[in-house]
Amino acid sequence: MNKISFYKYQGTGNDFIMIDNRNQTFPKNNTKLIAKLCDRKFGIGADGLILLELSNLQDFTMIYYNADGNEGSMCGNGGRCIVAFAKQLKIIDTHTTFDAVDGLHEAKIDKDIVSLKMKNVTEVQKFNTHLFLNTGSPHHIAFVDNIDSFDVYTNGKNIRYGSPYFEEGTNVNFVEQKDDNTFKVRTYERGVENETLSCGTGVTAVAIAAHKANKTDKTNAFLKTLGGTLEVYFDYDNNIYKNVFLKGKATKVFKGEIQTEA
Ligand SMILES: N[C@@H](CCC[C@H](N)C(=O)O)C(=O)O
Repeated sequence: MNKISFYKYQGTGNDFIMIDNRNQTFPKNNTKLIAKLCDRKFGIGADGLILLELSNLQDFTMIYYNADGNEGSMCGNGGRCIVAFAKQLKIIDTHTTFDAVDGLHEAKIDKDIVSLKMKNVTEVQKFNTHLFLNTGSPHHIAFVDNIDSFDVYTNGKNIRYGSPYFEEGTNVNFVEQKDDNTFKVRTYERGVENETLSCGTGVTAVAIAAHKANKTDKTNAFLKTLGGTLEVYFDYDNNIYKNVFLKGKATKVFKGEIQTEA
């Protein structure tokens, strides 16, 4: 039996198993094990699993797996949680730079509030029914009425697997504007294959899409998810969204030990 220590973190209800893998002992290619650990009935239960590893040039490297056990694209809430985890491990103090699948990220942490710099967005595609952009992960965004009663699972799943995304898929966000720069957001997440309580790259995409679609001319927005409120702010310069920050709470939930049969 092998024992692996883990921590559980959550950011606005998007929850993650967090493992310090600086010694490279975690079986990273064991997709079935990762999916089982994330399973809410047979495992610990989480929307994803995150490894903190060493980096040559930065404070650490973030490796993110979706709940289905496959390595995912960037996770904004997971990025905020790993900053809180790195602080808990005393790898960082109040500021950090780290590597992730979509490149270098900067972040600052003040108590349990983490502000995470996201990648620049140079392209936002506008269609009649929706917008599409990549904030480290791909996001389809549709503005809807009556979001509280909207069937996110069925509609999200159809869009995620439908044209033009098919197997590669996309995350799907449904949005209702509440006031000038406040939006209620519900997200169907690729790799979890269900609605989650919050998606960090998703709300980042919503804030940018709302600006691009002229729903607001503010360069900050408050995004109300089922798990709490996040803020996104950015600079808009020459059609480029830069200095994009995702800000909100990241919280440790508990510590535990996994026993594997390897
Ligand atoms: N929950 C995440 C999004 C994670 C990425 C995604 N599920 C994918 O691989 O497409 C977030 O907070 O950004």
